[in-house]
Amino acid sequence: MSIRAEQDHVSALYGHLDAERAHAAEAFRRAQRAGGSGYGALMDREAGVEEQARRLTRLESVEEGLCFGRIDLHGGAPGDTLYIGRIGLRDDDREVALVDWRAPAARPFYSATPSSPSGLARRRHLYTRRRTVVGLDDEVFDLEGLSDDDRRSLVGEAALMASLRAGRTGRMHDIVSTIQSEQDRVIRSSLQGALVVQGGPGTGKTVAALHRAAFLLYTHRDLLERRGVLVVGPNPVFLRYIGQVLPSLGETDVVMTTVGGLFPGVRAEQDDGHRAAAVKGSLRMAALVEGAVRDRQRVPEGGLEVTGSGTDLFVDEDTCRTIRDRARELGVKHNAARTYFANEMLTALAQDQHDLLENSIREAEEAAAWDGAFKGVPELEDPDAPLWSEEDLQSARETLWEDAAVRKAIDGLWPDLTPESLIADLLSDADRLAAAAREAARISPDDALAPEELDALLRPAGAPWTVGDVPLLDEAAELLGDDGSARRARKRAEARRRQEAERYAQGVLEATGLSEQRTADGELVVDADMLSERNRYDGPELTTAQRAAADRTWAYGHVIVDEAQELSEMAWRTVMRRIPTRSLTVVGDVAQTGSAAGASSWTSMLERHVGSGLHEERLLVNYRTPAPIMEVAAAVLKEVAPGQEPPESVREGGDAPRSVRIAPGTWEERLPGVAEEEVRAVQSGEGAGDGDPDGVAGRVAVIVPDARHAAFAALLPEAESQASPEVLDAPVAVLTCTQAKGLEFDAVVVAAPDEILEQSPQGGRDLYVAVTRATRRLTVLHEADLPGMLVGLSPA
Ligand SMILES: Nc1ncnc2c1ncn2[C@@H]1O[C@H](COP(=O)(O)OP(=O)(O)OP(=O)(O)O)[C@@H](O)[C@H]1O
Repeated sequence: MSIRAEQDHVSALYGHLDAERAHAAEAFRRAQRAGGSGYGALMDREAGVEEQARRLTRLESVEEGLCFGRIDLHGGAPGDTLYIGRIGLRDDDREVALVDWRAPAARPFYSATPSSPSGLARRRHLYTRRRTVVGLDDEVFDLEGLSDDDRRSLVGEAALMASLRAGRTGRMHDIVSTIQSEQDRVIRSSLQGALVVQGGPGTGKTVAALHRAAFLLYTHRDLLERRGVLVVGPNPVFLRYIGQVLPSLGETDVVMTTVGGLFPGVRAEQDDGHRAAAVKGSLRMAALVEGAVRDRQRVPEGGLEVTGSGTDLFVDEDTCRTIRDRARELGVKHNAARTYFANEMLTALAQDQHDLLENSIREAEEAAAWDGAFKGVPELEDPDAPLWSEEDLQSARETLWEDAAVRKAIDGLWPDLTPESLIADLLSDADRLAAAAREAARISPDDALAPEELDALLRPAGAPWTVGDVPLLDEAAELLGDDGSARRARKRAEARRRQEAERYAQGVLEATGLSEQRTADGELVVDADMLSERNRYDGPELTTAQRAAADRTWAYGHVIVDEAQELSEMAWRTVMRRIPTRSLTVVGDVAQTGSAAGASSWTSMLERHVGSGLHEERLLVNYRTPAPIMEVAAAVLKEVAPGQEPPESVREGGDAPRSVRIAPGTWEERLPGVAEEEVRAVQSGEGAGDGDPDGVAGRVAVIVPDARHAAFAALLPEAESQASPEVLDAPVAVLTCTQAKGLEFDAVVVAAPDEILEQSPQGGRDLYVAVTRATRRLTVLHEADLPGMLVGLSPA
């Protein structure tokens, strides 16, 4: 079939797309005009508008590359040819004209290989530019004529190679037209249970995980639109890097965040130093946070003395301890148990007030009786009758609660706490840390932290939140429970809205004179209630994603964690709270773990949360790094993670990775020179500018030791070096290994590899990350001797 015949078919598909868009636009307008009054009708209307807006967005997002494939099943009957595209479309007779790439019928397009053709006679890739077909590429599954080597060939090899050759744009693109069969297996895995995708650098873990999100949303739309999908990535730059993939697949309603963003109201971006990170990420911190909460549930030494209602009151230490212990034993969270504690303490104080009063009356009585006897006055009656009734006691308690000194004293013993105040106070106060550790050792002696570990946690008051703090805040929130502030804020906002709506309604009635008008049977035409109901609703309901992101206790329908090897034990506790059903996709590479608290094995990290329900898939082919660079990386891998197999590169050849030795103290001269050379090489080489006609023609990263980041960035003033999304758009970026993780560049210059290796116990893994970021060129610049593991480089 010629390009012209395919063009006719593709043009017809765009015709159906236009018709669908026209329908959706009409439905959108209809939804906007939907009638009915009252809150419920308005909610329905907004939900309808929202749904149609989403449908329109989905239809708009598929304009480019609407149809990219065709499969011909064996048999050759008319229904045996299917066109595969970004969405499903039907023709005017309601027959399937285009199959959504996620539908089961599309599967052979991705799974067929020459040795296992899945019933296909042929697979065709269609290349389009805007609405024009510009090329075709066929694979005919004629097994008879193939050698063994050919049988192992890739899915849609020509299309894949064309896509991999394109220069990098600083944004990840979708791969719907070239998904490989091992990736397809990952993408279409069942929604249930925890799936771990382990794969070396460039094996498409990230891109496959994102396509999986799109696949799951398509296949389980009802559930996932209600409960939402959460994608957790390593940092905001990375989220920006991958941010276009799901929208280009028509999916916009997904929450994307980092571990630092999992606690609503806090946005932590800084990492801790290695020592602090290792301690903070350890599971033993759960006991320390519990210890910190218990440390705030105090018994006053020698008892509580306080002046309340003008009287010096006292509750002895034993009574205070009994009340504290009972409050703890209630089995409710700290802030809820505080109500009980405060009540019991008030009762004890009121009792003391009562006893004091009784004593003084008794004394007065005795004095009076003595006086009476002396003067012959009759005795006062019933010395045993209680002085105060239950109501008197209650009213004394209430009066005491109004007393600022009493409140302060009770607050000091069992304060209302927010997670933020608990953790900030704990980490900035050596005494509090030591006290929390003592309490923790009481509840969980095996989890004790050593004094030097407590030292590593200590930091100045007012220090910004770090990523490692977020799991501690989450842990604290679990133990403290609601402090009521969120509920109070919601109520205040609701009351404000209602007041405004009533004021507005009254204003409208007065201005229009409608308040006077009545129907024939004497009813008001419109009353203030009716009007204010109509206006109380201020704007569309939040989407599922927005509601989920704002709610710490939201239970998602599915969670995807990328670069998951970096998550600490504590971070996993936080993630798991968001997914009680454990429907998870975890993607990462334990050979790239850079965090001191990260994973060295998936089982040891995840088993306690998912038990035996862990299913592991491996991705073995590297689509990023050409074979010569991967050979260098493989030697590094052998040193840093001897058990791990390096992935096999699909791309052969390319420029030989090189090392450039510089004379001592000549970084200032040589680094800018080498970076400049690389920019020239990538901007003139193969694939330059293919990826993004409007953007930079080639991108270079200079990856440097942590301690040299500022100094080397200063040597390259034109380069982008801040950990902000701009690094994705600059021709040259200066990054640490942690910042470069997950990203890719046309050319990479690794500076001072010996220092990267030495910078932490994970230095070797950092180096592995650094040398696997390039799609075309790798240069290692060194002043000291080259580390032995970089043997494969050609000296320049
Ligand atoms: N089937 C494919 N078709 C086209 N490109 C692909 C395919 N699979 C992966 N790629 C490309 O290969 C590159 C690497 O993919 P990705 O970043 O997802 O790998 P990764 O396994 O997450 O790597 P790392 O472990 O280094 O973070 C990306 O540019 C991606 O678009």
